[in-house]
Amino acid sequence: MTLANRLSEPGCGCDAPENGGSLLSIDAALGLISGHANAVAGTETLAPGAARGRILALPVLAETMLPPFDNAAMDGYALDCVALKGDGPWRLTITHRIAAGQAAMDPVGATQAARIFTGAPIPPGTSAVVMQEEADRTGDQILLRRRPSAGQNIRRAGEDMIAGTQILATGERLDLREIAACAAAGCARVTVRRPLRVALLVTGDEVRDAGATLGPAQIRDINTPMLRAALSGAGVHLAHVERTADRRYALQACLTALADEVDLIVTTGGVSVGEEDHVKPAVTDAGGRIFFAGVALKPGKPVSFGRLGRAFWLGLPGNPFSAIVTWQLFGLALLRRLCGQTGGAVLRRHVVTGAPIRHRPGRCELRPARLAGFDGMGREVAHFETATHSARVAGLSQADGLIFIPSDADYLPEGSLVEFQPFCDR
Ligand SMILES: Nc1nc2c(c(=O)[nH]1)N[C@H]1C(S)=C(S)[C@@H](COP(=O)(O)OP(=O)(O)OC[C@H]3O[C@@H](n4cnc5c(N)ncnc54)[C@H](O)[C@@H]3O)O[C@H]1N2
Ligand code: MOO
Repeated sequence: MTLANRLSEPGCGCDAPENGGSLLSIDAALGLISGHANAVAGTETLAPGAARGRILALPVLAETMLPPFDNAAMDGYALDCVALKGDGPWRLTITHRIAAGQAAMDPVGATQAARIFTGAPIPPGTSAVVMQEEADRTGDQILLRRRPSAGQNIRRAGEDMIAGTQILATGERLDLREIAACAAAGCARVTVRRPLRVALLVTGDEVRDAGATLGPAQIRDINTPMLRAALSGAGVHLAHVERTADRRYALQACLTALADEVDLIVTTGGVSVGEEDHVKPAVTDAGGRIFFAGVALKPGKPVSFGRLGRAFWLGLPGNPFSAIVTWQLFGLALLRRLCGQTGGAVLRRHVVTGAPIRHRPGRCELRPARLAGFDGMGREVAHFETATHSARVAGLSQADGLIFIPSDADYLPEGSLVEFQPFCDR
């Protein structure tokens, strides 16, 4: 396989029809998510400072110019450099004093200078600001040895923002840089999407809470706290969390009740093919439609997506690492779509492998990887375990993200280019 060719292709290699049998490729599954899911209706207005993590439902326009007037970028002296005759040095008399917040209306004369401070308006009759370190002051006079250039140390009105121009677009997520831009634009309120209402259903007769005494054949519930964390924070209201038994009719009743309550139902477990896997039958029994059931990836093959009433449904596998991988790949993309965030998926980039990889062709494998600096050609190098284990989570905190081992690859030498998706919160 030629990795140079792989770079020019959009996906990770699992698009090849001969790979994965009847299973969908990762990118085809992402395509179905973006094809079906759109931003939920409903907005609210908030002060920008209270809207961190929220998604803009309307663009933000600059209400005024920024800066609103020409002002000094340094503490120093404002003067007219054009009026300086000959080669200097020049002696000027200080006739004004302007601090930030003070308006200066009197013009400054040709042989005069204004003492000025950073942020203060540039007085009429001046064309440059000389830093105080570059002027020798004696009493009310300054001596200049070097000719200043026109406009030096002046921040011009409107150089950052012009009134009426768009500063932020619909679909942008508000974080500190966007909130700073809103404040600079004079925007007192922003219109953002309402929080997404989400339900989390964790299936499994065997799972128990942390702290509970484990009976025979029982295990700790990893998926509830993990996905509670993934589904908390700005823009998402985790309206319902329930651990349900592996019973088809109980699940169906629960799904039916939630279908009109929330925008998104996330389930874990019970989504594979055994007769104890009741989630897909329960979704269809409840009148839901399944858009895909199974993707050619490892781990996370049984991941499924559909719609039930007005809610979307994302079925994650029960194995905790499979749930993490499928949440990172499909959950985040779905959440972004439903929240109206621009860009449906987390960006992938290319890295090089820090060791050879052996792989069984068939499914695209996602392996936790740690970024370990750059090679001699400036490419990021990823290190990883020798195999993927769908139930292991202990070492995950050491990983920065997931590398994509293409579905058709059987061997990749050290230094091969592969796709990498960083772990993301949202
Ligand atoms: N005959 C086949 N069997 C399986 C296939 C297959 O294609 N054919 N696929 C395998 C793959 S791949 C996966 S992944 C699993 C996923 O199955 P489910 O989504 O139905 O998950 P469960 O069977 O309910 O659980 C799998 C595993 O994870 C443990 N688990 C479940 N919930 C939790 C939790 N909240 N916290 C911690 N661990 C949890 C559970 O005990 C099982 O060990 O199916 C394969 N089988
Ligand atoms: O897809 Mo499963 O997650 O391979 O174990």
